[in-house]
Amino acid sequence: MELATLLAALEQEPKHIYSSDALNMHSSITALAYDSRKVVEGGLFIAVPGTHTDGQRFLGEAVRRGATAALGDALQGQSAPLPYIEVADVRIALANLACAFYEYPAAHLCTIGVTGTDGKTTTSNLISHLLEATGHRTGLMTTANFKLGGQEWENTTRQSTLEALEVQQMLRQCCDAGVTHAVIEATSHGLELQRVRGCNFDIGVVTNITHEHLDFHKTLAAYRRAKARLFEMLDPQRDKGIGSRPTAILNHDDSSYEILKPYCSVPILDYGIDTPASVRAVDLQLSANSTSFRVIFPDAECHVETPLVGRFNVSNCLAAIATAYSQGVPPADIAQGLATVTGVAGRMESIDEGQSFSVVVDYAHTPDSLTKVLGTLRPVTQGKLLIVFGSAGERDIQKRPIMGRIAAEMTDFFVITDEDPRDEDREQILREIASGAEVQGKREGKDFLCIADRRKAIEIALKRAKAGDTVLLAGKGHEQSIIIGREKLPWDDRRVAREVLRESL
Ligand SMILES: CC(=O)N[C@H]1[C@@H](OP(=O)(O)OP(=O)(O)OC[C@H]2O[C@@H](n3ccc(=O)[nH]c3=O)[C@H](O)[C@@H]2O)O[C@H](CO)[C@@H](O)[C@@H]1O[C@H](C)C(=O)N[C@@H](C)C(=O)N[C@H](CCC(=O)O)C(=O)O
Ligand SMILES: Nc1ncnc2c1ncn2[C@@H]1O[C@H](COP(=O)(O)OP(=O)(O)OP(=O)(O)O)[C@@H](O)[C@H]1O
Repeated sequence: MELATLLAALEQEPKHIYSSDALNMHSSITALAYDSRKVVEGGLFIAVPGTHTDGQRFLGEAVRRGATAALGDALQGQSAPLPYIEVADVRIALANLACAFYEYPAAHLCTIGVTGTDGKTTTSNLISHLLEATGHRTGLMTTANFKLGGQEWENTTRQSTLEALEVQQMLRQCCDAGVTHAVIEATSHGLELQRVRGCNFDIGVVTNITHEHLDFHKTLAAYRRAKARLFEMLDPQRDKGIGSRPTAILNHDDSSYEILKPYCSVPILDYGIDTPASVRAVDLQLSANSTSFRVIFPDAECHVETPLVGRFNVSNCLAAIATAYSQGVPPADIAQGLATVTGVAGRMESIDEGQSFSVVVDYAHTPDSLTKVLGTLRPVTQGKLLIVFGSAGERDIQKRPIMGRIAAEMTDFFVITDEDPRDEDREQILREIASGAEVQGKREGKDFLCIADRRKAIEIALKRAKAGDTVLLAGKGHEQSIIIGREKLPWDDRRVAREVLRESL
């Protein structure tokens, strides 16, 4: 694509162009890259500041790899070794360039953004499944997986909402594959850092807003504000000519309802279990292996049976049901679709090697999700409830003692362990979690253990379990790696649990 065409899409006048004499506006840009290691001959390098370093430090590498030009914020006291386009906001620029480079794919798709503290991945998968089951072709981008026209693969990036470049590239692939609906997990980071700019969302969905990522957003108000961006992006006048109906799907049971309502200028379709809502679940039957409930719509009813377990999954189902209903999918088809749903990898996943107790791997890593998962497991556990968990390094430190308190209040025994300590002191993280348990009167050595090595922690918990007990391995879910220092080591809670069970049986 011609450089001049790309720059016209910036929506901001370049503040300055260094070495402009060497820049040919008619040159054809072969690719965009925000990582110098991925620059190709004839490409445009977008230098983004990060938490560990700044893309501007890699202008030299961009030159060596044959970049035509670079673009970024004001240069930090260095000269530009290649033509450099200075802009006021590099993240907006990255998103706008990506939209233009991939020829505005969101204009041709019904785009659905899913946000919330917990349940985004599950709900996104449920929406995709429901739409597929009712004859639509979907694309999907979540923390756990990607889907494109019937093909599915794992998300191994350890990032939930990818950068705008990958998001727009995937949307282009969706268009080319004949996809009609694209479901995008939109995290608060993703919304704040412009990763989903240009997605032209038709539908915004929220699961809930509780306590998470205060490291990044600093206050709960700022975190909520970031989530609200998704709903501000919905436009009642948006008509892509594909029959999509702009709608905000809000959770009437959650405090986010009142927070987000003022930001919605499109029709709201709310869902709920505890409170009167347009799409409401009643007569819940929760068991250890399945869930059934009745859904009351404004003009119909249907009965739902699903293999998903836990009350929180009824809420996730309702978000997906309301989304499908808002786009005209009949309730009877919705009920049929949910009957065939399979759970998301690493969410309430049972590990069965023939042992006499239950082992469940789950991705709960926030206070709210931990509370809900333990609340789901307690009534189906005859014996003791044990948990192995931690809290990630370089992420929301305030939640650590809260997680410790929840384990103290809701389990019979727990082992605090590593969950991606990153560059932090791993023992210090464990101590911060433990402090919340100690306030509840729990004592290390008697009521709980602190064992940084996650494999050892799992071994100890599984060896301690007796018939009828449940051991929850929380926080890593589907993840295939554990980050210690700057190193990403291979890891899988499910594999480790199976290995330990096989060794000890
Ligand atoms: C904390 C954070 O937001 N990190 C993001 C950030 O990484 P970083 O700050 O470490 O980047 P950096 O290493 O300082 O590098 C800065 C820039 O220089 C570039 N670089 C770096 C090295 C090099 O040799 N050449 C080069 O060009 C990098 O590509 C980057 O663009 O910039 C990277 C590239 O844009 C992102 O991939 C990365 O997301 C990481 C993977 C991440 O974990 N982010 C988390 C916090 C996140 O976004 N989480 C949300 C929420 C999840 C949830 O709700 O649970 C998510 O959507 O995933
Ligand atoms: N609606 C919900 N409310 C509270 N907890 C939930 C809900 N749905 C799922 N959970 C719990 O949260 C964990 C993560 O679920 P899921 O991956 O769907 O959420 P997520 O919002 O995508 O998480 P992340 O932001 O880390 O990607 C699950 O393993 C489960 O323990």
